[in-house]
Amino acid sequence: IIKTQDEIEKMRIAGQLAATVLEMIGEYVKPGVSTGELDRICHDYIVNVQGAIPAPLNYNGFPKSVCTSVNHVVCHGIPSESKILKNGDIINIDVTVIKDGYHGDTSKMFFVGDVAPHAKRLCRITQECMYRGIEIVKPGVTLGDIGHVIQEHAERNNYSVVREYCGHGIGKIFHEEPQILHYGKPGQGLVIEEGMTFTIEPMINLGTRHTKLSKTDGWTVTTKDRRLSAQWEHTLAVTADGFEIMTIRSEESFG
Ligand SMILES: CCc1ccsc1-c1ccc(O)c(O)c1
Ligand SMILES: [Mn+2]
Ligand SMILES: [Mn+2]
Ligand SMILES: [Mn+2]
Repeated sequence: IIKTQDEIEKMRIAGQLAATVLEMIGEYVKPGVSTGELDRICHDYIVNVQGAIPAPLNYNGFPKSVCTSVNHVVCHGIPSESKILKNGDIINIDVTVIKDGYHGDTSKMFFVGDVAPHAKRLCRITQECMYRGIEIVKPGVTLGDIGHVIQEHAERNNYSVVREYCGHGIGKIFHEEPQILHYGKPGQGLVIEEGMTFTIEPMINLGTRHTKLSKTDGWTVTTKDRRLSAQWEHTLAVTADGFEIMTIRSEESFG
């Protein structure tokens, strides 16, 4: 749905808080740290320093404040004291904060120690998929155009696009219309308009696109073939002549 300029200003603030959490946590992502420890550091920073609320905590019963998805975990990994990062791991940390009633939702891949070239390449191409989807955003573009450019880049690089999870409208509500699919055909689907705010968060697999939902914890999504998966996410607003990324980090040079 369409946001007013005042609402977009509030999303800018929430988005920048979420981006800052990802900038803060990087130095702690090292071999030997547990994902439970990373969650605690993020939670305490969000609550005590930012005076914000971690949106995942208790969202549909999710037990922690961020999602930590390691290696072949596609998304929704639950932080755990018993999950210790090791040299060579890749991990997505997904942060959503609520500030003044509005959500900012963003994630990135971190390398744990020395990561193999094929894993680094998956992470790079996945980030490029997200950027290529973002770069075409402007009023008049369709959701199918966005999905197509993401799918095209992933599949040209012999990777596959996860279908079961998608980007989403975001604002006062964590997930609202429209669904942003990370695959599709040019010209198809909803036409995007100025004032829409949504995430683009492609999950790209090294092997096949198929995923499994954990029967034990009911959250953790893994690749069926247990090969690597990567994800990057930004929250953005559609402007009169293009887009504005709400969750941009200072490490990113854009446009
Ligand atoms: C942990 C939050 C959660 C629970 C069910 S879906 C979900 C989630 C996680 C990361 C996201 O970027 C998102 O949009 C939703
Ligand atoms: Mn997210
Ligand atoms: Mn999201
Ligand atoms: Mn992964």
